[in-house]
Amino acid sequence: MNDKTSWRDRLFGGLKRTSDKLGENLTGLFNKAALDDQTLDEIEEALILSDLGPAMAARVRDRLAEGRYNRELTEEYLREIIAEEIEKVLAPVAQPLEIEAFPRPQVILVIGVNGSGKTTTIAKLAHNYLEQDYGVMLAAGDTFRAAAIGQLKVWADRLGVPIVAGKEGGDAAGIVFDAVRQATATGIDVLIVDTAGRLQNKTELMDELAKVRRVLGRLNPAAPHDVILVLDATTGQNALNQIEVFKETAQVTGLVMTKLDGTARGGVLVAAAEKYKLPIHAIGVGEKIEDLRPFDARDMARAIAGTAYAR
Ligand SMILES: Nc1nc2c(ncn2[C@@H]2O[C@H](COP(=O)(O)OP(=O)(O)OP(=O)(O)O)[C@@H](O)[C@H]2O)c(=O)[nH]1
Repeated sequence: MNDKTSWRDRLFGGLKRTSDKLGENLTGLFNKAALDDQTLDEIEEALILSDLGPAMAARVRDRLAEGRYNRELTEEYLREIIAEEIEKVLAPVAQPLEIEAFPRPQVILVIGVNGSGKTTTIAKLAHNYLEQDYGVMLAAGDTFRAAAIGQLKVWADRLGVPIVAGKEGGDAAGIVFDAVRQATATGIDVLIVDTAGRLQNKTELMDELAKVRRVLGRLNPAAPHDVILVLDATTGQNALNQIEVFKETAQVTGLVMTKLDGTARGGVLVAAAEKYKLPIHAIGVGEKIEDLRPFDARDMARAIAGTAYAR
């Protein structure tokens, strides 16, 4: 089995709960002789219930109502239409996070609420960049909890990458400053910075991020190059609220969505893409280090819609 096939299998396997849920929500709406307004309404509702968002639900409804449809509505055909519409929305946002900053290092700030999978995602990103032969460094800028610092250190050890960390309650901006200086001096390509993700205290978070930005700007006016928000797909609509809050506060430049394997709510990825149009750099479909990847819009759309993959 080559790498592409096994990743695809993981993707389709991981999203099975999401596509099964979609099928459940659509039960009874297939194989109806007439595609009347009531059935269209019910299909639209089923798609909203599947977390795909109102805009996607309306798109699919419009496609079905176009009049081109005068056969019996089979499950296969409906899933195919859903997959096509999802692919259109995902294609422009499916963007891997490339390392292209010059001068190096590229500074990536990672934010996200506790439990979103932020630490694991940082480790997975680091692993991906190491695989591409980039020099990687981590910085423990989430000084709010000692456990977060400890966890990141364990990952740095396991991956064999340098880490700059301070003490609990330490100054995040100071740590980031040291990290950029060390990364620059040692020819590091990518510096991934764990930052606090406190939703409860927006002002404090904003002040801290503003300070980190000021300090970074002094060393390199282009930094931070990326601000990634990590979202837990299992939180469904809540993930959308987090984008709403963090988007401006933290000037988010892109998203990573985790835990798509453990949830029936994977449709939220589509709702997020359609509503916010932020690049989605990668998705998490498991706890293993290789379970975070950039995705292919077509494969992803077919995995969510539950159509067979074909190319
Ligand atoms: N199934 C699955 N689990 C994941 C994924 N990403 C992260 N996790 C798990 O989610 C849990 C929380 O991940 P962390 O990386 O510790 O999350 P965090 O946001 O840093 O959370 P705190 O350490 O509590 O702040 C861990 O058990 C991870 O293994 C994923 O894509 N799929």
